[in-house]
Amino acid sequence: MALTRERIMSVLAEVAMPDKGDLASRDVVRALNIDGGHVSFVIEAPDPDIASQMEPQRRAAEAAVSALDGVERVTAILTAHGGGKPAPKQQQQQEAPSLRVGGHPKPQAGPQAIPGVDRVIAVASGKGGVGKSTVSSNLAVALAAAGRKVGLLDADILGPSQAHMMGVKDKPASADGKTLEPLEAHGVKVMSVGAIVDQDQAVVWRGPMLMGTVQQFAFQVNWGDLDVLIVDLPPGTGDVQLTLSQKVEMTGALVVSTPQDVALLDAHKAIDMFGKVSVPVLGLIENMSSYICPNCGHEAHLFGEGGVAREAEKIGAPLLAQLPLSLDVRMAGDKGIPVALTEGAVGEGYRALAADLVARGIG
Ligand SMILES: Nc1ncnc2c1ncn2[C@@H]1O[C@H](COP(=O)(O)OP(=O)(O)OP(=O)(O)O)[C@@H](O)[C@H]1O
Repeated sequence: MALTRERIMSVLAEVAMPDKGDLASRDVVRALNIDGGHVSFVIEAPDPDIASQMEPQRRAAEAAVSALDGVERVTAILTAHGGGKPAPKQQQQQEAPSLRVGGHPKPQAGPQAIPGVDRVIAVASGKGGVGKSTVSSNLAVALAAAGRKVGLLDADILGPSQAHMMGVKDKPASADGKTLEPLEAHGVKVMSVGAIVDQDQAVVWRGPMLMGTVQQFAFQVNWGDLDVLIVDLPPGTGDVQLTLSQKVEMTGALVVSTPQDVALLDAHKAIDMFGKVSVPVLGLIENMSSYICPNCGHEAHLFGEGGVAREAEKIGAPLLAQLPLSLDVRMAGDKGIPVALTEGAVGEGYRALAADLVARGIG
């Protein structure tokens, strides 16, 4: 019999909660993932007090699911919802985050500053795959290497890549049951759904859950004192972009585009959207500008030439960088060590971009 969510929930219905009901009927099972024979899920206790009594239930849940045909490994993590006393230490030394990641957004008046954070810079693109996440991670590490206090918020909830690109392996913890501690990599504080949900699992959430998560990542993460928080936006002009601009006081946006016409058309839409929500576009970044042959040194403009500069001129914003297409960029990203941390001309491009932003007072 195939291993399905229904079969797993049916055995979890046999595990009683300490107060009343069972794990299924009380709707406390979250983020249930089936990855071949590996099953993982989160048990979210209604409050830290109940969570402190639920280690036997967590173990019983693991045992019950392990007994199902086809299951090789089970990971059940206990978390608590709401305030009160802190929950007990989890397995892997992890405190229970009470955040219901993927929850509904809290009502909030207008855009608010994130306490302790001087500047919030969104990195956007109209089209997917143009290198917005690559630029975000490299810019973040280059700014940190230049001595700035930097955070990186991965607002690409459905396609999170920052945990991977920054080489973050741990899961975020919560010391007080109310706020999440950001993870730290290469001197940058990082928060990404990719660090919470298994990286090979699709996040299938509706709009309100995405917006709730973005708000939580902005206001319920202990960012501490930061000079700059870089926000890696999803591509396009959707709900997340709108929510962020309505809820978070943003310093401005950097728009990434390749020189290709279609990417530029989409970049134009992103620029237009920022105009409508009154977020200044601080500059454009051309990625995959040209390819320099590592053997003969010939420079080829694979995706066209000059388009991003023309767009920048049209909107009266600076063209901040022209970053080359380079195998090193992709390989460094895949290793979790952004290329900006390495010697050489490609890394230097990102370091120069960071220095320029600092000089302009936006980095
Ligand atoms: N300058 C570059 N040279 C070579 N490869 C690059 C460059 N920039 C990005 N890439 C690679 O292109 C792929 C897409 O990049 P990235 O994820 O940064 O794009 P994105 O715009 O954030 O995409 P998405 O919209 O899917 O979030 C990645 O594999 C990345 O390593």
